[in-house]
Amino acid sequence: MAVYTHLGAEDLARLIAEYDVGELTSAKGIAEGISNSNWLIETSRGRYILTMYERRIDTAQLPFFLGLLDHLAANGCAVPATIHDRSGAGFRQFDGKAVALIEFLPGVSPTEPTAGQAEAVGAALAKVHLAAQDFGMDRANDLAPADTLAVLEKCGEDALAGIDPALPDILPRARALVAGWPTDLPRSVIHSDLFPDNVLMLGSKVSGMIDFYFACNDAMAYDLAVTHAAWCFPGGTFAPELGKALVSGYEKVRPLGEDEREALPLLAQGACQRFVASRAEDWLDTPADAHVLRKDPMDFVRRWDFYAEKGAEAFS
Ligand SMILES: Nc1ncnc2c1ncn2[C@@H]1O[C@H](COP(=O)(O)OP(=O)(O)O)[C@@H](O)[C@H]1O
Ligand SMILES: N[C@@H](CCOP(=O)(O)O)C(=O)O
Repeated sequence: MAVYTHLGAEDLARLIAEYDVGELTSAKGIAEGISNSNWLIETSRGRYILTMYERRIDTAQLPFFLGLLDHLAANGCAVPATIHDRSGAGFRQFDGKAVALIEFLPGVSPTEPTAGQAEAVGAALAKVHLAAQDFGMDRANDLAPADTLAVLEKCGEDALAGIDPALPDILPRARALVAGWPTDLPRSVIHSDLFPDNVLMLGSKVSGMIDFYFACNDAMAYDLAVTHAAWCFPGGTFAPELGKALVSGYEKVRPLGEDEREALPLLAQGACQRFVASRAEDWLDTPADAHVLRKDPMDFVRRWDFYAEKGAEAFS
């Protein structure tokens, strides 16, 4: 479920009237998503997504996230632009919470991606990296390996073992990864969470990339590694054709440097560490009977094992 706050018809009409988007004709809560409440809004002029920021997101960072959407949309990337209110603001406060209205983009998120779709996602990601290079704002990555190691250490060995007896074994690997993490790869603003459920597609065309709320300045090749780990294991098994297509699509728009290509196996292990850590933390924070999906950290322990074992072969 992802409508944490009830907004009545009058509340919604009052809120939408703050924007120059026509009359509200319908509003439906969107079930997908975890972090925020989202509504599909229809007005006499078109469709929009209304987001109320519920948790995880520091509103001080909204100008970065929403400004990034505007910058990327203006530079031809398939991302929704922010709809500004009548005073020009990208977000407003409503009932004590921040809300934003963004453009609705058509498309569906693939559940069993094809190689054609993986190639298109690679190309769309590279386009974001190039377009973001002259975005004027910065945000540090607060889920880099040193941060996610701290998250895992805070969970503690006993609690990790309670999720899965093998989970504490990753702690020494995480420490080694932090010690050897590359810091000199080419950077831009990266999405850093481009899972299939954050991509809208029409056939093999990327019609929208959404959920930029982990976007930050970091290595572009790390973002490609995150996307590789997120897209190329349908049913949990590595699909080499998806991996090849993803990297080839990326390189059609932005060829990787030799240093980036060599770093990919390590970067992919860092990506796995990031999702193991956030999933373990969420798992421990979420009661088993809560109506919120708990994602299994072990899915990314297994991918981590795969990248550690295969090395460069995972990207050949
Ligand atoms: N701009 C958009 N256009 C169309 N659908 C969207 C858009 N933004 C979000 N959605 C829909 O809302 C759902 C939840 O959005 P998301 O940003 O992933 O939420 P959360 O941050 O809570 O995970 C998505 O799965 C998608 O169906
Ligand atoms: N995609 C990540 C977690 C972030 O969740 P999101 O719903 O905000 O994309 C994962 O799968 O662990």
